[in-house]
Amino acid sequence: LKGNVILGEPRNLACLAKTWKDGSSSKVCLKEINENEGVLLTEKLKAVDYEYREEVHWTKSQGLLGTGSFGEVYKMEDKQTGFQCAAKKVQVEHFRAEELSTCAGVTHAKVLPLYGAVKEGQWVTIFMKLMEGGSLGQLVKQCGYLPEDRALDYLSQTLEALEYLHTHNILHGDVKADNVLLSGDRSHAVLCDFGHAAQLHPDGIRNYLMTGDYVPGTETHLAPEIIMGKHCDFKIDIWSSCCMMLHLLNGYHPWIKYYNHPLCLKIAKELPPLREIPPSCHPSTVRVITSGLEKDPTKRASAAELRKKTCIALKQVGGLQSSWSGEYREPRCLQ
Ligand SMILES: N#Cc1cccc(-c2csc(Nc3cc(F)ccc3O)n2)c1
Repeated sequence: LKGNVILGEPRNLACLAKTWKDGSSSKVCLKEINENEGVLLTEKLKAVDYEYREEVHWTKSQGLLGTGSFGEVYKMEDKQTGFQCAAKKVQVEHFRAEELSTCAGVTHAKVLPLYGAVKEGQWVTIFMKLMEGGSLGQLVKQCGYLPEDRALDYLSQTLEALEYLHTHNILHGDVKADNVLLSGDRSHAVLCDFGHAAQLHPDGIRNYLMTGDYVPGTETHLAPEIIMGKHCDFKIDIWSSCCMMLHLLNGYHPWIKYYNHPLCLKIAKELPPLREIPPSCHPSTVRVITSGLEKDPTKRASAAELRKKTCIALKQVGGLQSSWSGEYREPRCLQ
């Protein structure tokens, strides 16, 4: 069975990925079961005779790194080059071409580099840079909650990524600590997982969200306008980034300490969860979260505006001071 895995360009991957979604809806014939096609974007991952198969040309090493949207993430090694990176395996029926078409051509210090993607039968494997520090979500679980300066620094780096993506008309759609990955020394953060992403056109996202192709992000981080079915745009990522900020500062997601499921009714009806901002926070940190949790998206800060406010707040709290002894802090109790 001949494969069709090539070393190529991001645009090759973007257009091939679009055929993976609809192609799969047809019945699974013999050809499909063993089909192997894809585009690798780096020489460090080497296809052999146009094939790149698990256990044959690459293998999962060690255990699970984490779980992304629609799939588990493993550390993998290319058998020929010995190069190691991260790989997310997604069943083709859960695969969204936007995961690749939105970020394939993106190169930015705060956005995780994509190394390629390959379809093998009913599985799509997406390869990306290995981040030794794991996810910010794992760090919060480990530490309980983060000191204010660290939380502000990670928010600022996330907003840098959003500023770039929004400028390129890309909406991430699931900004949360689990989708922010850290370098080995935890000083650098990058945004990953474009499984909920969308390429926005000037007429806004309304039709996109309403076409049913949209898969909502994490419920506790959903902006009110999504729930109300109102016009949506990049501002939904800003709301989510400040929900993430509350998660970093408290050690738990917003809303869940005060309400039962279904949360979305409360998020649409209630005031923004500003009471969940820890009382110990500096006034300028309060200003950052308040301007990101504006219910009216037209009044809500943009990524660029919020990043400026975040940098000011970080200076006001004295910059990055807290060390990485990583001592555990019990998640904050209710005020
Ligand atoms: N390296 C790494 C690492 C460690 C822990 C979690 C994650 C993680 C969380 S979401 C996530 N998404 C993702 C990972 C891929 F390898 C490829 C595409 C992806 O969308 N990865 C990555």
